[in-house]
Amino acid sequence: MSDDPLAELSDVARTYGGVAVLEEVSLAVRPGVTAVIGPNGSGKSTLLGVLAGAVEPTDGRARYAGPDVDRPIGYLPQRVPFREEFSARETLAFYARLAGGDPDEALERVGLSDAAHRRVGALSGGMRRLLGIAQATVGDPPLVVLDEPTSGLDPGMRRRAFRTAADASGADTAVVVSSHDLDLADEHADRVVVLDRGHVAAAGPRERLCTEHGVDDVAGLYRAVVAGAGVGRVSGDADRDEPSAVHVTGVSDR
Ligand SMILES: Nc1ncnc2c1ncn2[C@@H]1O[C@H](COP(=O)(O)OP(=O)(O)OP(=O)(O)O)[C@@H](O)[C@H]1O
Repeated sequence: MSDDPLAELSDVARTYGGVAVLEEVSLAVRPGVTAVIGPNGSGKSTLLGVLAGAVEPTDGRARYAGPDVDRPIGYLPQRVPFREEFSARETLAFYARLAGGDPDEALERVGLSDAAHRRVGALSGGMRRLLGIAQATVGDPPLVVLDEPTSGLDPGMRRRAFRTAADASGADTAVVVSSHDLDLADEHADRVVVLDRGHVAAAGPRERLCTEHGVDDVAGLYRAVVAGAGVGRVSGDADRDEPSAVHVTGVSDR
């Protein structure tokens, strides 16, 4: 596996309406699977959008550093504006015309061959998410950016979606995936980025980070580095809620 970065963020900042959502984010994305984790509102989608070129940083710079190909980056945003009346195959054929690659192979990769002729509007939420992964990976772009490919899925489907996402990485290709599934990140990620309130709280190879923080797994790492996440329920204080992991850093004008 090459260790050359496929993308780099240098001192990236992003604000919305003057509110900082990302601050001083510097990262190198290397081949393999990178999981981006963090509480709701910590900036994961914004970070992935910057990496994919869909969100313009207000400061700093994002640079694709991989091979010179027609479609360097595949991107699964949180909501994909698929056309409901297209079949799954027609949808992928459309993307394959833009990005190269074979729609049937892409359907097979995510296990949707049997649903090739179903309308997108008739797919389940899980199948739609798998179609989204197929859309992002068709043509084998060197860098694949997947924003919560497992959100809204049942446990079996989550596992399948994460594994399919991870399988898109290779010796010279990178998959960056944001997720709240810490156990799946633990199983599949070579590297982990923990975001907390728009800052990188930890980043690097998963095993090294766990060793450095004296924890067994990614969930332990999350508790160790995210402010407030490590404070557990006080014994005997059964009515006390776990501390909130939601940080509202700005009022959305979406
Ligand atoms: N287009 C936008 N306009 C205004 N505010 C935005 C916009 N996009 C994101 N934000 C704000 O930026 C903050 C970070 O959002 P982001 O979606 O990047 O976080 P996240 O970690 O992906 O959250 P979640 O886990 O809930 O998906 C939030 O407070 C959000 O309201």
